[in-house]
Amino acid sequence: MKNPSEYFESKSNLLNKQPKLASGSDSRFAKPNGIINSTSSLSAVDEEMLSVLQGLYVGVAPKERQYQVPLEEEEEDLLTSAYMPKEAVPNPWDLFENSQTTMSNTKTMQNGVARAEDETNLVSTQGFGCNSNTAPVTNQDFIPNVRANKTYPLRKKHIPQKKTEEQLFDDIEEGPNFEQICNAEIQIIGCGVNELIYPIESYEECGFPQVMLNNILAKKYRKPMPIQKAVLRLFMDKPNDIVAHAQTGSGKSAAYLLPLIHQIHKIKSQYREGINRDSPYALVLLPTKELAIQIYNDAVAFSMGKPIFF
Ligand SMILES: Nc1ncnc2c1ncn2[C@@H]1O[C@H](COP(=O)(O)OP(=O)(O)OP(=O)(O)O)[C@@H](O)[C@H]1O
Repeated sequence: MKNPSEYFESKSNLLNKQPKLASGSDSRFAKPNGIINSTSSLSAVDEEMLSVLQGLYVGVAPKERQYQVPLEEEEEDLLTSAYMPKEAVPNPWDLFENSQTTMSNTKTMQNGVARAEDETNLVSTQGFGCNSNTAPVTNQDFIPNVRANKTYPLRKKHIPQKKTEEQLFDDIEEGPNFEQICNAEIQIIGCGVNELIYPIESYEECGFPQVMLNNILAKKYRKPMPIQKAVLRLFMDKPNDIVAHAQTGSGKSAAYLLPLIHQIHKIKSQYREGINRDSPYALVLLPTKELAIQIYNDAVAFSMGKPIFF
């Protein structure tokens, strides 16, 4: 097996060697530039490389291979029912039949054609029920997922339903062991912290803007819990790398959300629109969707009234 980086390097060479694939009188060959249409046209490319490219570039799999290897019935059911209603699953080949390519940076729909964004997204396609000529789209939304010679429908994106302000601050009560947990011992080690760093005792000490303090109050957080006392204190001087652990339900979420929101708030206040408009400022990884929704709601609540968008 070759090093995958070799395939990356040879990608441009490979595509340069295939100019005929994008032209020709046969409409089947009027495919996007840079999209490899069939295995037989790829005599210079070994199967192994093709299989890697299939993973990397949408549209590499030839028609026959996409459709002569049907999904297991069970698998198909699972995929379609889990991610998309069956009737909504488009025929990817139909999309390619009508597809065009552009190397420009445009992201808009033009005459029903979603244009590719950059070199890594070479395909532009028609279809998927898109009839707006003006709606901005990303190419990813329109590309069928080709993997291991099988065509999968795109996974449906989960967009959490927005709660109202009332719902976000509703039903929050201190747990029965709140006072007990509040008196738990805190241990801070590492990063040259031999001298004891005094943990904070109130949110006001953290230098949060008033609007953020109001949100904390609205969440009925009277005083920081131990993990928050330690982590918020460590964040006050500089953004430290921190590993923190505490039992479940001990307030870890606010311990990392509050400093994150504070930092983003500072950046956005300074640079107005922000510095990386199309990219996230922070990434929170969580083990379950339910927890992600909960943290999302907490983040929205803590940042209410500030120029931070989730
Ligand atoms: N300072 C505080 N005062 C009162 N309630 C708080 C405080 N901090 C957190 N809580 C509440 O305590 C509960 C548990 O907090 P949280 O979910 O942040 O804990 P966690 O340690 O992240 O839990 P898990 O490990 O399950 O993710 C939540 O309902 C939260 O709103």
